[in-house]
Amino acid sequence: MPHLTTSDTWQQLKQHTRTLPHMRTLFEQNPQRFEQMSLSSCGLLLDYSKNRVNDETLALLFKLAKETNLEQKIASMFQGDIINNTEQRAVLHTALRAKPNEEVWVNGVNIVSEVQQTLTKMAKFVAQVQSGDWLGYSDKPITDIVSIGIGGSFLGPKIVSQALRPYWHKGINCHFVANVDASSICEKLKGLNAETTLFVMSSKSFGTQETLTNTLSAKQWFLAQGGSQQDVAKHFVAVTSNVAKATEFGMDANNIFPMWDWVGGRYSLWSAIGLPIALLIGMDNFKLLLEGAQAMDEHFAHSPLEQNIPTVMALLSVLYGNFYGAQSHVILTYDHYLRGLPAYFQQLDMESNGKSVTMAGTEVDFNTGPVIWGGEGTNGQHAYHQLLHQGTGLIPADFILPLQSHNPLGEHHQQLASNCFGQTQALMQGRTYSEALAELSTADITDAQKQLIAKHKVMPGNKPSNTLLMDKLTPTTLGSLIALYEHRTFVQGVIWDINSFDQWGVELGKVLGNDVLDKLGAQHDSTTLDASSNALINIFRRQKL
Ligand SMILES: O=P(O)(O)OC[C@H]1O[C@](O)(CO)[C@@H](O)[C@@H]1O
Repeated sequence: MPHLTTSDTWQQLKQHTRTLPHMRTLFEQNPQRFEQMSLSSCGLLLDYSKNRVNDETLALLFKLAKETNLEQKIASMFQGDIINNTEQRAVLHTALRAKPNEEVWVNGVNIVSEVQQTLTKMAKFVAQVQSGDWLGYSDKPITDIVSIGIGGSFLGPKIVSQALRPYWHKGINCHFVANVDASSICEKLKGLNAETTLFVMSSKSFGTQETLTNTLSAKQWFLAQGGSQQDVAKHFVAVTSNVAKATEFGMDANNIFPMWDWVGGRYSLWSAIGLPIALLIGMDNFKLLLEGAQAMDEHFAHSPLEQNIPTVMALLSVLYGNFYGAQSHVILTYDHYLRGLPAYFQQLDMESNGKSVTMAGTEVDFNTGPVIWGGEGTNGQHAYHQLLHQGTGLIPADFILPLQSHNPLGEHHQQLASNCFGQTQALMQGRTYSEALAELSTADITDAQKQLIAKHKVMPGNKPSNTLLMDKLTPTTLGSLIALYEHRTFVQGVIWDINSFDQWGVELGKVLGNDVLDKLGAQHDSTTLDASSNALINIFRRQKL
């Protein structure tokens, strides 16, 4: 494949982006802009007309995608090729939501049947817990789930459970523990009753320090509260690909839900890592979540690139990061239940595309994954939207809004929607100096003050945004939405020819951290590291600033 930045298409895009008129002009030139730049599939509608694109821009972006063999790369992922080249693994989170009669072969095994067996095991367990048949050591049903895990073993279950709060089974609550900071688990265990608490320990490797430490502390709490060693099996289950280590840890073999090395942590909520979700919303709703993701898989795998929602969103992000120097991308969820989604997409995208070498190990000479951040609308309008409108950087934005609320109340939802749409309009059109001055024409201030304030009220506009609508936030539409972002992340990795599925960057900190831990516990001060690390360690050892 020709070097990306020296390709003709890349050079043409570079030239073209310098000539594009303001989005105001693009809208004035084409009254059909929304009809031509919106796509619907899987219960979602994408309006991408408020972007710095015209037909030529899009044609060049799709040409760039085709030159990276995107269609073949998509097929390759779905069929289980070893596309995670540094860990020699297939990437098959799509198999977790495949239809039961589908076949996907890995090392001579049809993994769809293994996935279905695990879903059956999950369904049985969820039914027992939700029906009250699963009893604790004092023969009481479970009322509280404590999910222990971190990274992809935490954020997926937490964010999806939060998003689907209207679907929770009555009488069961869930608490998520991730950080090794004892305040996390101590706060979550406060007020819980060991007799009716079930711990779900999720760790693909069963080797993550935070999760092991938290699980040990949970076990000590359980025993201190009156549980006994032989009762552990009634109150602790594990989700892991490392069954040997889990049983060695003391987990009952019957209480271990398997997962596989062809599922990356940040792509794993569809597996038994999603057990806390299923325990809360029930297996029927969990399967609707899977069906929503499966529908998006179908769309992604079979739609022409020009009508392919993940591909369009990915190419727009490539446009801003590689041709306009955008360093971040903001996700604005205009729905309280989706308030955690930006953090989830942050992990998904930044741990996948925060890379600086290509698949072959060659250092890149272009921007790769942006900083993903965001929050809940309308709150952000009173926090960081000022910078989005008048800051010096370009920050493309995704706005997400369900048409219907789970809590219809007076005019609330109309106001939420009007804020969402008003923000995208303001970002696109901005406000000119003459418009600002005209707005001040009747103000009781001097002309000089009017001119000064008008300068401060100018908003450049031409700030790009996507708007994603859904009828209502349901397990199905949420599944489609999350799968959409998974595939958007994948497409960007293909364009940049990077491995989106390993995460070597998180290893060094862990290794050095273990060495620091040893030094903190040593009989003498640390002297062998850099001056800063030695000083910090020794200050902590003395517990005195
Ligand atoms: O599920 P495990 O193996 O405990 O790993 C937890 C998380 O740590 C990482 O390996 C690194 O952050 C993630 O990819 C993963 O989701």
